[in-house]
Amino acid sequence: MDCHVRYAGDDDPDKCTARKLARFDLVELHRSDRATPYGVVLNPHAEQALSPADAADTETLVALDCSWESAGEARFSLPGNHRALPYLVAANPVNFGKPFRLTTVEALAAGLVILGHRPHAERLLSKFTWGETFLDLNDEPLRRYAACDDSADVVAVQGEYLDR
Ligand SMILES: C[S@@+](CC[C@H](N)C(=O)[O-])C[C@H]1O[C@@H](n2cnc3c(N)ncnc32)[C@H](O)[C@@H]1O
Repeated sequence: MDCHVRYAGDDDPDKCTARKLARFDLVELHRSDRATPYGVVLNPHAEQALSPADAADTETLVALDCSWESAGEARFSLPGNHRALPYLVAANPVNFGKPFRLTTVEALAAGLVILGHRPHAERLLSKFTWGETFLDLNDEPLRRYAACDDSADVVAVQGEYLDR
């Protein structure tokens, strides 16, 4: 699966996980919506949850790297199939333990696992000291989401974690 990032460039460049991935040729950065390939766009505001069914439609996974302060709904103007990630918790030092607030690398890795590409997710996360922790913290939900048929199934599984 190809991983792409629409790079807004408004976040601290030293902490930016997308820039680090790009340095290792693990993602391609794009500086405009037009230049960003069409695919599944990871968007926390999307109505539909990502599920394994999305793997049938695309080989392209896209994240938007911008600061959380500017990550409002209007910012996600990229063309593509927009999907929200289900309940998962962050392992990055800035938002450790917070649900849904994932860095770009965590979001791409979660997307890859759900779409059936776990080894690819592990390659991305291996560049971060806390990368393995992300998979450990979310081991059970990630395995359950990856075994779902469709978005409705994913939402049902997510409900069990939200109710806890
Ligand atoms: C807001 S940026 C923050 C990036 C941060 N500056 C970094 O260095 O990684 C994180 C991006 O990851 C994706 N993302 C994060 N959490 C998500 C979620 N719960 N659902 C869908 N996508 C998510 C989105 O593309 C989002 O724009």
